[in-house]
Amino acid sequence: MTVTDTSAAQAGTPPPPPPATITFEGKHGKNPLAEASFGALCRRLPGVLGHTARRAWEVDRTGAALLLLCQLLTGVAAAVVLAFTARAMTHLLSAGPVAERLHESLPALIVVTTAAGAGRVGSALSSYADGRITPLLTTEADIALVSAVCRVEASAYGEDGFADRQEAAEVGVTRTRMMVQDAQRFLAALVRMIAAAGVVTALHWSMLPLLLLAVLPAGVGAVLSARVDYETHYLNVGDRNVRSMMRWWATYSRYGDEVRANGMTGYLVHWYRALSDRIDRRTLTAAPRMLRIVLATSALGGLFLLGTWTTLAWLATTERVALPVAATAVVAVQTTLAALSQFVVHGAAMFHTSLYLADMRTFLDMAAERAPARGELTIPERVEEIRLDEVVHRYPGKAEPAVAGVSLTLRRGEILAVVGENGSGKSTLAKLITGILLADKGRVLWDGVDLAEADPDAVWKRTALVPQNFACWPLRARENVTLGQPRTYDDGAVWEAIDAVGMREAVEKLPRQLDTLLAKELWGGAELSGGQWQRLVCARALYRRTPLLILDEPTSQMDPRGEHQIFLEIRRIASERMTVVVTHQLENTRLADRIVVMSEGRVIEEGSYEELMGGGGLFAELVALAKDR
Ligand SMILES: Nc1ncnc2c1ncn2[C@@H]1O[C@H](COP(=O)(O)OP(=O)(O)OP(=O)(O)O)[C@@H](O)[C@H]1O
Repeated sequence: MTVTDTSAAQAGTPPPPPPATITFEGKHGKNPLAEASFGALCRRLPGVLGHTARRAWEVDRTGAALLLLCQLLTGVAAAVVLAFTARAMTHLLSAGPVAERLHESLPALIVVTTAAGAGRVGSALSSYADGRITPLLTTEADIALVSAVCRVEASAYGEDGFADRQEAAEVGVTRTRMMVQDAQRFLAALVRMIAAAGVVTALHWSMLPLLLLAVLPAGVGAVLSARVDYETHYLNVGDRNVRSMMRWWATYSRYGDEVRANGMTGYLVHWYRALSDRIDRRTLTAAPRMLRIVLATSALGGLFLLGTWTTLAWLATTERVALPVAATAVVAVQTTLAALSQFVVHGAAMFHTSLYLADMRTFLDMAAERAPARGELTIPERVEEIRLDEVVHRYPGKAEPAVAGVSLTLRRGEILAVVGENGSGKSTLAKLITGILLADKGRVLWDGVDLAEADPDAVWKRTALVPQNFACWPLRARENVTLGQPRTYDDGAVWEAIDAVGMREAVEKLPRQLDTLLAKELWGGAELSGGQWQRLVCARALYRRTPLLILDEPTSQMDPRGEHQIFLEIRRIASERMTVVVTHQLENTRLADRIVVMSEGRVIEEGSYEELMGGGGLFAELVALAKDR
């Protein structure tokens, strides 16, 4: 991947830089359609139809059966309408008095009316079935995507192209809404077309090939346009992904102060417009191409249609077909033409939708490949020891490992503090200890069980983590504490955790106490301060009562009282578990049994507070710097 920032370097104040251009060079940088032939693309349709039918059957059997039945009903109705129109025409255009001819054609006209009515009922019912199935299918697709992303190995987020493929899959989810409708219309047109084609062929054998020729260009045009549209979409995926991220950051109320007080609004809007313009420019270049396709294919289709009508006129004038048959042929040709046009238009629409759905399936497969496949080994309820053995981890695309060969042992009852300068690998080490990341080299053993072979759920069931960057979940206060842990029937344990972080008073003051929605953007919601949120995140970790407690900068936003309380609590409960505290507040490391000092991914010092202070190394230097303000 290359990122180019084309900021102008000129005298005076340079203009605001445009958004960086991101170009993928990996396998996701190539549009999969670019290499597929037209025939290969059309051959996708039966597969798409089958897939849609299976998915519809899975979510709503009655709806799916109804849909299928209605397609047959409308098809048969169309055939009956046509066949009996032909019959009525024969009577109407025959010789004899008008009243007699009308009388003779009446039964056929009644059948036509009844069949047309049945056809209407069929299409109303199929719209109803579509209305039943589509929301369920869309929800299923959406949930499949959300759960697939939640389950991938954390390392997948760092892979080039993963986020963009996810963005493409999101479009696939949206397009699922069209899937049943497209398939249903395509199928209905197919049935109608077969019925009409049968009738028109019965009138004269040459009619069908001529009609086919007349509508084929429209079909080719629709598929080619779909291809151009998808190509543009593919080119825009990366930019759209960045734009939606920026949109969220720029408009999320939590970051509103930063945006306003730092005068960022102007630039953000400029940036947003610049990126939107870039996306629009790409989209607009597709318009003339689309126009050329439509004009060329329409002209060709018109020519072939002219040929059809000329042939029909020739057949009638040379008396190769009788006049009533020729008149019926006019109706039949119109009906077949409409059915054929619908067939190609909906076929192309289905093909179009299938391109986006394929992206969704590709992403789901990609996510499934990245789901943890570590092993089945379980972890004992009571973990006595965690051992790291020459552990190395390098993030994708990075030249240097973030953790470069760390060995240490953590025992039950012990508090380990991890300190070091920014970027020295502390958070990465925490992720390796919990198995969020797996070691590239070396091993992390929980009571002898290698995390690379253990069931990750078993590991995370025994882990409580206060991450450096935590989410402020828009849930009730209670769920914000119990999230990820089964809750008890009463709120005793929740209050206990809230007390442990000194939040009782704040929670009691909330409009609905534990039932208060913690999102001021939502109606009836309330907001906590930064430090209060952090206390709540600590309460969540304490509520879990797990054998491993990891706190990564747990008190960075807290007042001294809150910080003091949290560390007292950590000390109080330490004998029951292993505790790891990553911190820059070096005075807090006094409570640790052992401190490890990291630098460039390695442990460079290890010992108690007093030992390290006496050692004159990096730790002592950092403590001195902290005091020298
Ligand atoms: N998700 C990631 N993808 C790629 N590189 C990463 C990722 N997370 C961290 N790094 C890199 O790994 C190195 C160690 O980062 P880490 O977050 O472990 O440091 P840290 O000691 O916790 O820093 P801080 O004190 O700033 O929190 C840094 O060079 C960082 O740029």
